[in-house]
Amino acid sequence: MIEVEGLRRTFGAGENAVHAVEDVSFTVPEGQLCAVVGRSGSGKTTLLNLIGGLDKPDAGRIAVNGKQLAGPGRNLGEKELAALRRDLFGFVFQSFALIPILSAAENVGIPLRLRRTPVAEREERVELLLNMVGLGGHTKQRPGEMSGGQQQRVALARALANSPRVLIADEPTGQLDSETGRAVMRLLRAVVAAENVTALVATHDPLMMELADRVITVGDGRLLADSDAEGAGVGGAGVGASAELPA
Ligand SMILES: Nc1ncnc2c1ncn2[C@@H]1O[C@H](COP(=O)(O)OP(=O)(O)OP(=O)(O)O)[C@@H](O)[C@H]1O
Repeated sequence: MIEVEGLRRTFGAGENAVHAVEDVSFTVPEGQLCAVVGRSGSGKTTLLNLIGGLDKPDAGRIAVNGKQLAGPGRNLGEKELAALRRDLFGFVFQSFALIPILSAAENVGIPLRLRRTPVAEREERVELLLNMVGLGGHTKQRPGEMSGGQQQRVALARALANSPRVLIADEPTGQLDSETGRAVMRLLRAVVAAENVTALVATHDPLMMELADRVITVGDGRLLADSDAEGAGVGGAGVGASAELPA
């Protein structure tokens, strides 16, 4: 589903050059929830941004769902990249990134509006997703009227609205207290299974590593360890995948 080969991204030049991602290669099969871990500044966000088409690599190849996003002789324009992002990915950020003046339902409906999904179909999908994340009774509330955990659930529902092939989540629980964070992670694990999406989740949280099918560790921009390569990752497969969705 996700193929990354010889990926490199350097910021700055000469003595000040920072090799944020350096010669990273791995493949993520369809439906896998892959946690990306590493110390602060190790390159997790840069790696996720490259794969999600939010940034362009200096070298290497990225293919998602058989579509080449970057590689030799493949320099997509911003418009093409935006179209691929819209079709292939759903994003969840640490900061939730919801639109404050819109209700929960309107926030979730944004990707569907952009796609000009017919109103009835859109409303049905929004209702299903908000129920799935346990917010069926909060559809009219605005982000400012919701807790951090609730806001991140709305953001998760929005990321899934377009039925993306890949969910990219960058420290999705970074701004939440540990108990709320844990609930959001369990929910993320459950919706990834329910929606059959492939997921890349940058995290510092041990619970997310436990819930993930696979853990990739990066350090100084390089891939340091891969639980699948060590033959240990499969042990985690499906852990929590059958977790109950909230009522
Ligand atoms: N736009 C940029 N310009 C210059 N340097 C950058 C830029 N973005 C990231 N870097 C540098 O690249 C390295 C990797 O950063 P990145 O944000 O990918 O790490 P991270 O693992 O996500 O960190 P954190 O866990 O703190 O979010 C860091 O040294 C960072 O300072």
